[in-house]
Amino acid sequence: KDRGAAVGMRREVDASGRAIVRQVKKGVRDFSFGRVLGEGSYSTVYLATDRQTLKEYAIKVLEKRHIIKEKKIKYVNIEKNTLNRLTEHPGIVRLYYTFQDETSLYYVLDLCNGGELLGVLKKAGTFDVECARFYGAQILDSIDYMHSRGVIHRDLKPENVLLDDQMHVKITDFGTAKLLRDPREPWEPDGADRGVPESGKRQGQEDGRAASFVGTAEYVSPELLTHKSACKASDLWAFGCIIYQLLAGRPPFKAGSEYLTFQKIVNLEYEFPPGFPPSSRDLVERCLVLDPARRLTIEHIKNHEFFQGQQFGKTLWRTKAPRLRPFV
Ligand SMILES: C[C@@H](Nc1nc2c(c3cc(-c4cn[nH]c4)ccc13)C(=O)N=C/C2=C\CC1CC1)C(C)(C)C
Repeated sequence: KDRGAAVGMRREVDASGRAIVRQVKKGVRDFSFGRVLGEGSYSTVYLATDRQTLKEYAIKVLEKRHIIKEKKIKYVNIEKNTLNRLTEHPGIVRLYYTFQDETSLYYVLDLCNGGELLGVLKKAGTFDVECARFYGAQILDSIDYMHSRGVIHRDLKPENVLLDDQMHVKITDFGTAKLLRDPREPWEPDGADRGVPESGKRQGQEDGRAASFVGTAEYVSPELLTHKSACKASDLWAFGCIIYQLLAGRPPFKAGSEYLTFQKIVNLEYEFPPGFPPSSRDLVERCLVLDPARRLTIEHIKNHEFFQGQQFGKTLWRTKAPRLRPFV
């Protein structure tokens, strides 16, 4: 049964006049669509309101013809399987319903009114250490949950970190995630299950995709560029890039072309702007390590001086988001 499917309860009267409640699936008609919130390469995300409950959602619409033409069916299935696996964490955008009509697929998701973290960062210029610590902690807590559910995001970047109306983090865009074999789920022979060795050692290209997929240039890990395979530590490389960018206002590796950016990454060519806070610098340096096996693990990062006194887990998600320092 498609756990992403929705069932709505509709009260009706049957032939003999008896009141019955019928389970029905939500459909396009159950929502009134608003403005476009974001455009992906294969999708458009709309603001939408449930006509019955008046609750607001984001609805991601994918055009079937375009997906088939571009051979992206696998990505669509991976995103849906991933969203169905990541169901109970405040830092992950939640999938409520899925349905389709003759032309499109529809995902009904959490609405993130704060938009993208990138936009907020650009407006602020840079974050102070307190803000970087709060958003860093929420992103790290979300990565921890993803990894515990056998999901490697593989394309973490400030554009994919959204904010809800409390200015809390909501990680999104799982079309390029890698699903590790989940011992609790039955093996899916259709290839959706991609057993990836924990150690991140060379992955067979049984699905072909792994060989071709590369995330966004500035945040791609060196192992993905050199060995064509990502592991959990690849998300922590991206985490290091994000912490650097929150404090410096720009990513550590950025050059005139993708190729030159990749060269900087594999040669670990980056420097800190003057005034970059020392303990933050130490954390970034221990995440931006070429060998994934020597990179800080999530536990080490949580215990790093940068996060001293920072709560993780439930308390973190009840904390009020710090005011963003306007750019001075
Ligand atoms: C990253 C994504 N952009 C966005 N994806 C989502 C948004 C979203 C909201 C705003 C926004 C809200 N207010 N102002 C701006 C701007 C961009 C958004 C949302 O609210 N809920 C779920 C989303 C995505 C869920 C998807 C993983 C299944 C791209 C660019 C790919 C369309």
